[in-house]
Amino acid sequence: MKNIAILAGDGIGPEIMAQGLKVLDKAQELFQLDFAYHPYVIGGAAIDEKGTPLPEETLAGCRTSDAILLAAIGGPKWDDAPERPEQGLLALRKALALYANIRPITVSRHTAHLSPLKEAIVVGSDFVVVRELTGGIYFGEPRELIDSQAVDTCVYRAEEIRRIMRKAFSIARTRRKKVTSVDKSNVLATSKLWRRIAEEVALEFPDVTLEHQLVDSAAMVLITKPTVFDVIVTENMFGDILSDEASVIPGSLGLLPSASHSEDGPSLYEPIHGSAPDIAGQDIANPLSMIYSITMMLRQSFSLHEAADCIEAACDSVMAQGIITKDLGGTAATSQFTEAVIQQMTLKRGG
Ligand SMILES: NC(=O)C1=CN([C@@H]2O[C@H](COP(=O)(O)OP(=O)(O)OC[C@H]3O[C@@H](n4cnc5c(N)ncnc54)[C@H](O)[C@@H]3O)[C@@H](O)[C@H]2O)C=CC1
Ligand SMILES: CC(C)CC(=O)C(=O)O
Ligand SMILES: [Mg+2]
Repeated sequence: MKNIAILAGDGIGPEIMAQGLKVLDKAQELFQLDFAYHPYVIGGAAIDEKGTPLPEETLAGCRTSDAILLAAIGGPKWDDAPERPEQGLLALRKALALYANIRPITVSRHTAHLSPLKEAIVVGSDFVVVRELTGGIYFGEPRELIDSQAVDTCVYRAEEIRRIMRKAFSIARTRRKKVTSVDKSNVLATSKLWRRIAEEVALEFPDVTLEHQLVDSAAMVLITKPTVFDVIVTENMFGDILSDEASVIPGSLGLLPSASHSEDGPSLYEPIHGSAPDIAGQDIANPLSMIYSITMMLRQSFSLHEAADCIEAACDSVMAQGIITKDLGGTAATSQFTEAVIQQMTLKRGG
């Protein structure tokens, strides 16, 4: 039996987690899997229940799990709380050394029309953002706001850059063998180091092409010529921003999953988006970001490719039938969409 820590979080988090687990339940039945779910509080829900966004039991449960599923945290309710929900997520990533955040973005011929960008621009887009997740300005000290002055600190050590570069190059090796390293080396010292280490690591991967791009122009190319990218590797904050921007390519933040890996511990799988308080409680969120996070877990933590293929094929079929959620211009409720996916899974498995 494999143990999965379940962190539903806040806002639409519990809604999409519930739908994702229905799909995983179906996969368990169809493929005779043996996953046990262990729910824990995190973020705002944990502040309400335990007074802290990352309670000890949550961290301990995650440490001893085989994989972690997280939906989303945060919301306006905790805007003035002494500890913010976001700190719980950052602390979890740091505590588990989840330094490598993998955010795939793909657009097939069948779904290109859902993008707000021109179909000809997005069709065939297939790249991965490899985001450094435990360093940079989200973690540097000092970080303080005192009266009318504030400071944030961006720190990167060479070793932190080297390991994420190696991860990006290793992924590129399994794909089209091209790495685009995104930085701001015309201004930032951390980016100068970033570029130097990228060059050093490139020597270890002579079969992979490295190119550098400044983050401002990368932001433009991302939505004008997205098909030029294969693997984008970048630091924490640039990766955060660029990957949300990249959601415009397939058409919605609600489509994008991610995986976060450490060197040896359990991996964490979560949508790239937040808790979407503007649509929470209405059964209209797109559950695909969670469902695809689950298929990433099946593949990357458990090598259960057949089950993941079945789920993904079911999602494709449902969308091909025009069953889509509101964020993509459709009318399907979150729960209706999930039911349609589950039906398709049964059909595809011959049940
Ligand atoms: N990993 C996490 O848990 C993250 C948490 N946050 C937190 O989430 C809260 C809300 O942040 P926002 O800036 O509003 O970003 P957000 O990512 O929650 O939402 C941005 C927009 O995308 C839409 N959206 C997001 N997920 C969707 C889905 N599955 N289906 C349909 N539409 C979806 C939302 O309705 C909203 O219009 C904040 O407290 C923020 O700190 C933000 C980003 C990541
Ligand atoms: C707490 C934030 C850094 C979460 C976020 O925006 C993200 O990881 O994409
Ligand atoms: Mg983000």
